[in-house]
Amino acid sequence: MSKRSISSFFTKLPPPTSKKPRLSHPHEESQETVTAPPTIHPSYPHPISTLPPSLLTLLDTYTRPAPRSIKKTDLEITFHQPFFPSSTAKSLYQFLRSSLPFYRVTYNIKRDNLETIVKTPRYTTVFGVDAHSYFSPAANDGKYDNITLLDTKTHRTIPSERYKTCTCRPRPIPQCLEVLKNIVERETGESFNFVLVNYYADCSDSIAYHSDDEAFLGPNPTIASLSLGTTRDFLMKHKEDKSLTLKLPLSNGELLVMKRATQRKWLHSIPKRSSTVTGGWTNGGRINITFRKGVEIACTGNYYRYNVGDGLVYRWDEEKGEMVIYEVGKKNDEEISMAASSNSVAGDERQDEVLVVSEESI
Ligand SMILES: O=C(O)CCC(=O)C(=O)O
Ligand SMILES: [Fe+2]
Repeated sequence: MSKRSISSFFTKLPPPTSKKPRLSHPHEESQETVTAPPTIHPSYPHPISTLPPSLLTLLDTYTRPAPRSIKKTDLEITFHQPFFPSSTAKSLYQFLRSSLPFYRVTYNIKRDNLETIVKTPRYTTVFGVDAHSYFSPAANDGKYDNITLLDTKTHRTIPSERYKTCTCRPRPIPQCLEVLKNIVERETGESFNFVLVNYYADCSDSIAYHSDDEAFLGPNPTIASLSLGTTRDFLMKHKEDKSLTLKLPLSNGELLVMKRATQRKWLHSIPKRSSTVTGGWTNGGRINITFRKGVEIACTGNYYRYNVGDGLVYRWDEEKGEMVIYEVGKKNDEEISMAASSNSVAGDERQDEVLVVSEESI
């Protein structure tokens, strides 16, 4: 499938048709750019706004400094400081926080033969599909038709059972994230088909030590990670050699690219912090966007299960200054309220033979 250029995301107003005399030279560009219609797809809980052309231009035309290279045993990182200037990154943060649907996923696992509900301690959302399928492009009005998922080899509609393990239909990457993906691909020389977004509402939101080394990403996946908003510490440790550690504060507008053996050999995390940064334009919040390439079909089910799930949809409420419930999902309400009611309890808690734990404790 051919890639869209950044300029193709601009919608131009047709030239004025009135008979008034033109002030500009007839060969001059007289068309004005306007924000294109939102991206609409049956799998989205609401239309997703497109980036205003002024912001798109700022993102696309920035001349960035050469990235810093960090190399350690089994670790290779390219660190762009910054990837976007801070004022542009601030506008992007505010735009994405209010435009994207977010989820506070809970999922069930069996632990010591006990049914366990695990709470994800941050808001998440995901878009994209693995390399075996692709979305036929949206029309100029931002709308996708119903049959949008096609087989990469045959270009036919994919069989319905292919994504039966997904908690929702695979979602095409909306324009506002597709633009970022294109810029990151251009600057890193990599290609991606998934965009995962984390929103850490404050310093008590986190991601536990893990590595993104799932087989469905291939043997040595490159993962690019963009940070917007509050600076948070990114901690890394080698899986075997406990003496090897790394701490990188990730700030607004920075892009960290992890390569080669890094996922196979190292773990990474964003730990909770006790002191909550409040006030200022971030009010302690942070958005992280990771760009990944899923090569196997299993990737799609896994990413939708852990980043969308089947629970509540949240949206940013500008007046309240927090995420509010936008839509109740498929998950049964009792299960959700039980998971939510243990929010204030530190550590594990036994409730009627169901253990409710935060992700850090597994
Ligand atoms: O928020 C971050 O910087 C890291 C996120 C992460 O590791 C992940 O989503 O897998
Ligand atoms: Fe990760």
